[in-house]
Amino acid sequence: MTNHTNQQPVISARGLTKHFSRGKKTVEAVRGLDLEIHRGELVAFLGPNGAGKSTTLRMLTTLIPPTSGTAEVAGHDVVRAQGAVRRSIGYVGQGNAAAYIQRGRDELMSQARAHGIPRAAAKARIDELLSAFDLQEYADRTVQTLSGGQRRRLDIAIGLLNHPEVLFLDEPSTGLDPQNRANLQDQIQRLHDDGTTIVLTTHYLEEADALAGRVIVIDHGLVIADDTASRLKERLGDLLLLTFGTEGDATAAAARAESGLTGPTVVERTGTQVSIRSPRGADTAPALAIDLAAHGTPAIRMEVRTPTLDDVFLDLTGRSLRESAESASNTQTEGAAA
Ligand SMILES: Nc1ncnc2c1ncn2[C@@H]1O[C@H](COP(=O)(O)OP(=O)(O)OP(=O)(O)O)[C@@H](O)[C@H]1O
Repeated sequence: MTNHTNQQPVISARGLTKHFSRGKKTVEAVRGLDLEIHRGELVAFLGPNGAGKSTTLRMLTTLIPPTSGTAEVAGHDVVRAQGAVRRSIGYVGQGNAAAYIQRGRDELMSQARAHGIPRAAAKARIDELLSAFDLQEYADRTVQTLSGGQRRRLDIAIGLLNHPEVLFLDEPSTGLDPQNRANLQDQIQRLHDDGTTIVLTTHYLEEADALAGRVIVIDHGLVIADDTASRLKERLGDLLLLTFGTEGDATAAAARAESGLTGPTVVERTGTQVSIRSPRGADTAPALAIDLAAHGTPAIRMEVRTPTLDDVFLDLTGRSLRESAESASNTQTEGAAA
């Protein structure tokens, strides 16, 4: 990660908290979040539905006030200097920003004028953004005739009209097919390469993994991990699954692995299977296999699994991120249907 010790963060938050009242109940959506994000970073808030990602983004973009705690974006307090924050940022929410019956180009012009950009400068900026997002040939069609991916690119173009210092994207690729998602991720990557600070929320593990230099995992309104995706996975270690001919062999091999492997290694045996979680486990697997065979307990099968971000989440919370996301969205659907 870049060394930011001499730089002021472009986003900082201390004890950021948001409670909502729902009937007699209080929902603690965000519970005391501390955060520092530096210029040029691409950060993904990753977590299941209802974790508090959107609420955090909505506080940082001045859309809702925190219950307690403070946050500054681009040097301005999100409560005391809302106007200054809004002028410094672009925000693309979960819904589409563009009116359906407008032509894309007209929608961009209306929004540019709303930012106070003079007409000639707005026209130049719009041409630049249409070209950057491959939207020239669709710009004169009404928004309702655009595909989901084209509409999402238009939303991001709208978010960039005012040359924001920080771009916030709330689930930019939700609802897009894999091809459009990949295309949008390319565009986001290009913006990042050009130096824009980007904060996005996602519950797609692959998106956070592929795109973000830094992943902030949020669960139940709390930050539970904050690092590069590769370091989060590295720290967890690789998983080796070994199968032996007999339980006796498995027991002996488990003991040998436990004493022989270096680093924070977790060895478990179930029947004839031994699972080993170990840093750089994939690298040590061949030597381990040779060693076990040489000591009369050869493995008859060995599988090496390098960790995913879901494994990291599972390790931290005891739940799978995919299952949490599915069960939370089922609960929300049931709630909505009730
Ligand atoms: N306006 C509101 N009134 C009451 N509760 C709310 C409100 N907005 C959010 N919540 C609740 O706060 C919690 C956090 O919601 P939030 O939308 O921030 O989660 P999220 O991580 O962004 O989820 P998703 O991935 O589904 O967008 C949830 O329990 C949600 O139901």
